Amino acid sequence: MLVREPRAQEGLSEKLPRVVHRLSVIMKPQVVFVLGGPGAGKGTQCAKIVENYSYTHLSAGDLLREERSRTGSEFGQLIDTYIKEGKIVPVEITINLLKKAMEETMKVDEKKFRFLIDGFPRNQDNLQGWNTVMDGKADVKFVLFFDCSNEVCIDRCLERGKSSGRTDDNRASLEKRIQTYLQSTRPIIEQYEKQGKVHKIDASRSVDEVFADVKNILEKES
Ligand SMILES: Nc1ncnc2c1ncn2[C@@H]1O[C@H](COP(=O)(O)OP(=O)(O)OP(=O)(O)O)[C@@H](O)[C@H]1O
Ligand SMILES: O=c1ccn([C@@H]2O[C@H](COP(=O)(O)O)[C@@H](O)[C@H]2O)c(=O)[nH]1
Repeated sequence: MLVREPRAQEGLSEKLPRVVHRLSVIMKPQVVFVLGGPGAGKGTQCAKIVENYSYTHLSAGDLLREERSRTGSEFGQLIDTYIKEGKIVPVEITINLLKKAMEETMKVDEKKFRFLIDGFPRNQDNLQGWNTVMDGKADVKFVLFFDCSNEVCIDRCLERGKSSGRTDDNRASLEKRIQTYLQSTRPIIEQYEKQGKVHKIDASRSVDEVFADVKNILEKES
């Protein structure tokens, strides 16, 4: 038989701090960063994760594209230029969009505290911005790294470019995006690797084969 006598006699003032503490632990955003080259399949795999697990997908690129087309945005022109040039937008802009999206998600449903943050952090500036703004406010659990060759990345984006309408799915932008990825994003992945936080997945295979690995990782991590 369970004996819970001391707690049964507790008043609200004794219970409350424990309840508040539990809630704040439960509700602290749990983050998985999703990284890899352009066209590696990050968005595709995130969509499949959302179908099967309780995660909210936030693509930093999608948030920037939305901000670019928002009427009255003071950053529209800047974002447009950076995206076409395959350059990384200053973190002050991106982190505010991410933070707002996370807060809004949790405001609508407090149980939605697991996030896949796709395509971020992409460079040292991004990482520093995240650490400054989100330190203590969110836990980065691990990184899903979708690894595939530059050629596969470029071919997939060019194919996607036939219908995506994206201004950066063309060969000129892609050459720059790949350079940015190799020079700025790979070092970030390496930093997380040193912390033992990276799950590297061979993303050159079929969507289902890649997802089978993703599922194994998520089952082990949960
Ligand atoms: N495993 C795969 N095999 C073949 N094609 C794939 C695979 N995964 C994704 N694709 C296709 O490749 C293109 C790029 O995929 P996706 O948009 O998921 O990549 P991404 O990593 O999110 O790209 P970006 O960083 O440029 O936004 C899409 O047209 C998608 O349908
Ligand atoms: O954190 C980020 C994410 C994206 N960008 C810019 O957007 C494009 C497209 O990003 P995708 O993830 O491929 O959708 C990227 O090349 C950058 O120019 C960014 O600056 N910061």
